Amino acid sequence: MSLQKEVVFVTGNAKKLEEVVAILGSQVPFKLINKKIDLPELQGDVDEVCRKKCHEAASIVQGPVIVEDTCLCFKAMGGLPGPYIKWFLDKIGPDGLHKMLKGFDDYAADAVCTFAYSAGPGCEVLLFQGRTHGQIVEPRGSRDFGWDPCFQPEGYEKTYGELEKEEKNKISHRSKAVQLLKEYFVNLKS
Ligand SMILES: O=c1[nH]c(=O)c2ncn([C@@H]3O[C@H](COP(=O)(O)OP(=O)(O)OP(=O)(O)O)[C@@H](O)[C@H]3O)c2[nH]1
Ligand SMILES: [Mg+2]
Repeated sequence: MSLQKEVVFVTGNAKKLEEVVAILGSQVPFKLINKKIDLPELQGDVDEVCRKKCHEAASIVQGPVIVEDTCLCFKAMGGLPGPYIKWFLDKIGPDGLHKMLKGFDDYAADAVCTFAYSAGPGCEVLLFQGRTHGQIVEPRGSRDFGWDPCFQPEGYEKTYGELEKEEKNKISHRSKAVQLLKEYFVNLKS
């Protein structure tokens, strides 16, 4: 694969894009272009949501695309809200997410990031997933990005919202998934 291969990252979320660009750094075997489109998300488990999002993106872009879907899965709720976290967050915010779990008294959660890549319309969709285990806590720290202030990764005393951006990007669900995506493209090249 040529170093100049262009892949379009279709996302309506500027914060995601910012993190992906920071994590990827300059040593990437493709050129990432962003298209800001809020794709329709059909219901299903995260793999299904991602595959459908990716098909939709490839048919709009008519070329190689990456999409990403982020889930926040509460153990006490059998993995929900999962891919529907955006709507919960919009309505009740990070404080509400913590309150939701009070009745269960189990605050364990997984942050899951799934990238889907397709070389173009009609092509196979490949998935790359990263997962970080943690706890849902009373919000602390920056409210810059989604549920960051109420997610405390395992082994840390700070929430994602309190960690420096570089620290979050070293251990996050997103960085693990980006790493797999990067490895795929590096291996394609060699
Ligand atoms: O605190 C956070 N730390 C993160 O690391 C993170 N990653 C995503 N999110 C939020 O979780 C929902 C996912 O929904 P989502 O994957 O459909 O994203 P989206 O609709 O905003 O963008 P996209 O689908 O156009 O790419 C949205 O509310 C995002 O803002 C995060 N919040
Ligand atoms: Mg979305």
